[in-house]
Amino acid sequence: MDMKASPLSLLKDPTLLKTDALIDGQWLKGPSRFDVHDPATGMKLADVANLGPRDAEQAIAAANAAWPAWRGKTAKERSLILRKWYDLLMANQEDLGRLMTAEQGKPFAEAKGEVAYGASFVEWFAEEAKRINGETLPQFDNNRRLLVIRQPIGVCAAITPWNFPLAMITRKVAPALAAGCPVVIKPAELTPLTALAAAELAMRAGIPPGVLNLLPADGANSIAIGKVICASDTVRHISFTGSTEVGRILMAQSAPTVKKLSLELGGNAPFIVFDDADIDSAVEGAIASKYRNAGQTCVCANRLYVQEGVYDQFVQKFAAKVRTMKVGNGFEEGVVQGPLIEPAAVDKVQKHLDDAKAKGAQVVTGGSRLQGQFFEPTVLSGATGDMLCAREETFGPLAPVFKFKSEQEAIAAANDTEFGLASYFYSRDVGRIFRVSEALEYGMVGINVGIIATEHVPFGGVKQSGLGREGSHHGIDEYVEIKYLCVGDVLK
Ligand SMILES: NC(=O)C1=CN([C@@H]2O[C@H](COP(=O)(O)OP(=O)(O)OC[C@H]3O[C@@H](n4cnc5c(N)ncnc54)[C@H](OP(=O)(O)O)[C@@H]3O)[C@@H](O)[C@H]2O)C=CC1
Ligand SMILES: O=C(O)CCCC(=O)O
Repeated sequence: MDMKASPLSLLKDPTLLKTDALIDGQWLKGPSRFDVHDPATGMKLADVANLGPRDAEQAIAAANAAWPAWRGKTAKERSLILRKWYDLLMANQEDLGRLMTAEQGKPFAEAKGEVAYGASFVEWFAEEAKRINGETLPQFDNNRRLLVIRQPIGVCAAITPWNFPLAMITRKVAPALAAGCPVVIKPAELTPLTALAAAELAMRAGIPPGVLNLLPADGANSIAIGKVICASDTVRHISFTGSTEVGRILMAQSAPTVKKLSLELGGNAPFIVFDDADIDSAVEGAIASKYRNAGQTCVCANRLYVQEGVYDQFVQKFAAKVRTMKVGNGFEEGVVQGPLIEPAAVDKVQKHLDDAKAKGAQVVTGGSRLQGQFFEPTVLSGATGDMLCAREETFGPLAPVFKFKSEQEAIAAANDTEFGLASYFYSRDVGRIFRVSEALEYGMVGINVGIIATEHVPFGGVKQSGLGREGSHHGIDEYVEIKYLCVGDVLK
């Protein structure tokens, strides 16, 4: 591919390059525009509608107006429309992947993988739409019948990050639509193009006007739109994926309207390798977990704890593999790590690296900022608990390796954080596998694996990593209200 031409010139279906906002089935230019850039080259890709608080109010009203007809459809009717959306997402996997690599930077193969992953939530919840079952309960006297029904919560908002431009949208929107709720989506400023193309495919699939609205916005307008969404009595639920800091703001802003919130926030994932682990398998898992999306996922291993008996062997084998990783433009053949999303992200990796070096860590491989927004995949040995990388999510390709002696010490270090999203450990001792799994204060534990997410598992965290679960049959619970019916027998 010619790296000087826009990567979007190769779209098979150029009409998937949507740059306007979607409200009530209409594509709108918006009061102003903002630019979207390719993080690999800095090239401007498009200018996109920049919506503000008034547009948010309009979108919420449109969603509310569309709600009765959408919830009035049978589960099967909603399911069939979602299934068609899934088919269209998959039929356009390559174009969606191209848009994603262009605006987000992840390697093209990884981006196409995210399209399949994102689409799988639509497929899954198309099926789950038909299983929003109620209950009958034992009566407490013979003149009453007791029932429980589950009804759509109402207008939902989805506020999503740049690191998974499609999957974080479908993981929220598909269960909402399946349950019978309309949605207002506010995608990340840095990655609106994949979201807009997915919305176009939703329209082609037959999702009615007003049921799915999408409001691209720049940073300042995102804050203003967030305020409107939180203050609205019409919006009954917000699902947010992003930083813990913004999650706290949304929670505080939603207190006056007592809104239901699903929050998928920051992580600080420990990755523990015990002496009895299969080291080659642990190395594979660490590479997959640490360097996926250039380290920019909330479930990426952030702290690697390796027991003293295998520490040197692990560090040497891990660093040897990391040295072979090709960094570059995600469209280049063989590249497995693209650029970081923005200069501030590169600065954060550098800050964590400098801090660790100043406190005694050694660079085993990598350690350099490359041109533009690229950073070498880096491994540090001799990491200690007083370093920034032990406390904060680096969100980049830096792997600090800590040494530990005992199981208790590893568990205590792993749990010594306000976060509790994903955790990982490697061991072949069955007793230890159960003990450590139960002791880790995390919503998810990967045991002898480095990748854990798929559409039919409950994804989510404990402590300050968030509230609620996405995916799986639990995912739909966020979008329904439980109603108890107590039916008296008037005839006696
Ligand atoms: N848990 C996770 O998966 C993620 C964690 N992060 C962490 O957060 C750090 C910062 O990343 P960043 O992208 O800035 O994450 P943010 O939490 O700032 O952004 C996530 C989403 O929230 C929007 N947003 C930001 N502020 C508000 C607000 N006050 N009201 C409503 N919406 C708002 C953003 O819009 P806009 O894009 O327009 O600012 C974006 O759509 C990362 O370095 C990483 O550590 C980031 C992304 C995902
Ligand atoms: O990083 C995130 O925002 C969560 C998505 C990661 C995944 O689904 O594996």
